[in-house]
Amino acid sequence: MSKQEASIERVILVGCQTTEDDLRYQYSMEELESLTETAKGKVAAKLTQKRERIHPSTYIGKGKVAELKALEAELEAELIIFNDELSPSQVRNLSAELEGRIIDRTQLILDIFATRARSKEGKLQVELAQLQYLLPRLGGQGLQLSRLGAGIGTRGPGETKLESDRRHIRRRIDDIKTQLSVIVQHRDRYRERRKKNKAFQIALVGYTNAGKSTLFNRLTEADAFEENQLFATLDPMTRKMILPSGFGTLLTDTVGFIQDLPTTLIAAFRSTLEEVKEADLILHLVDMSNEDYFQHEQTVHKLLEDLEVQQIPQLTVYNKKDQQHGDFVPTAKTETILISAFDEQDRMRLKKQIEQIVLQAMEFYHVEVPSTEGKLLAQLKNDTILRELRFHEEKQLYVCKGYCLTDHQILGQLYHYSIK
Ligand SMILES: Nc1nc2c(ncn2[C@@H]2O[C@H](COP(=O)(O)OP(=O)(O)OP(=O)(O)O)[C@@H](O)[C@H]2O)c(=O)[nH]1
Ligand SMILES: [Mg+2]
Repeated sequence: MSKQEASIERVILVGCQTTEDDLRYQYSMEELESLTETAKGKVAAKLTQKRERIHPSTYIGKGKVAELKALEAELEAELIIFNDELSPSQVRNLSAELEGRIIDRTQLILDIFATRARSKEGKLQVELAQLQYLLPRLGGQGLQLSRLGAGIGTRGPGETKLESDRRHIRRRIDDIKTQLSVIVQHRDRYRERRKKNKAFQIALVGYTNAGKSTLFNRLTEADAFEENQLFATLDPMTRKMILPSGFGTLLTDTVGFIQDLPTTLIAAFRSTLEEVKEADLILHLVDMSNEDYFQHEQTVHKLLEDLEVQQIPQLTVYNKKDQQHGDFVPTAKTETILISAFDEQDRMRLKKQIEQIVLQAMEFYHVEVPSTEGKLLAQLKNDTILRELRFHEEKQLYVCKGYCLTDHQILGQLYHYSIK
């Protein structure tokens, strides 16, 4: 990390409220503050203007720009972050008035993603999104490239610095797309293999900071990156989760959602979110202690709708119940459960509830298997929920009762030995 990156920038946040709902706008500004802190910036002041619509040339009105200018000088702020995506001309006009660097909400989120990406795919996806954001803003005097030095909003994933040359950017975009398509093909093959083996797949989704990775780690004893920061997880991670009966499922942790996620980023992360489409069950984690949790829930629903996964069974998991203030009434239309990811008993209850849902995707079997069928017996133990296993001395057979996923390949063999 360079010296400049390590130093903390003083930031002024600027919002333009175009709705009547003051509280909602306050939450939105608070979220921008959390995002800024996640990017290691220090918020020195927040400035909001209520307007009928965003000012087309300066985002906020002229008088407010003057106020911002004075505030900037007084607080010696180096960076000004706007709560909406700015047009190239807005950036140009504001830059003419203000001293500090100017970035918008989208650039801030892209910057956080850039510092968080771990896998090759994640890094490529973020770089692609950054370049696609930058491209239409280059040329003319759209972007003040001279000010593109270092700090929040300028960081790229991996070692390469964000390039400013248009032709070079176009080439790089093509290059990244090619590389990504190779990775996606690779993953498709892996996914098909997983499908053939008919594992029960569960995807963990939710708003950023809901506690997905915390729960994931504790349910799978893995260690995904968990932190009180927004977008701690960018790369999907899949691990085995054993249910109380001993039945093994696959659990996938995913990237967190957020309101007004830049469209370039949604597109870039689409392939990652495809994992959700393959799931047999979606666990939607909600931080119920967040005052704006309902809006978070709606944001996630909207994205799930876009992914067209409504037909997949869902369990809404209200998390952080240890921090609950006042009464809580679940609003989800799906099955729900209230937990704290830190509480072992809660996690056990959750696993039991998941197991009930898994059982709904299974069918009961009662078979007599010859003791010579060692491989099949082993499969029954590993791939199904085996409720009873008894050796019948006279018949020299194993009597087995249990539940098997309705689309599992061993069902065919089981019919062969089944007792009606
Ligand atoms: N009090 C409380 N805190 C929790 C609970 N579960 C998670 N947290 C905290 O919430 C913060 C966010 O947790 P993460 O697991 O990183 O959240 P995430 O949903 O994976 O976040 P992203 O990867 O950013 O989308 C961490 O500080 C956790 O310690 C809980 O049940 N109770
Ligand atoms: Mg996470």
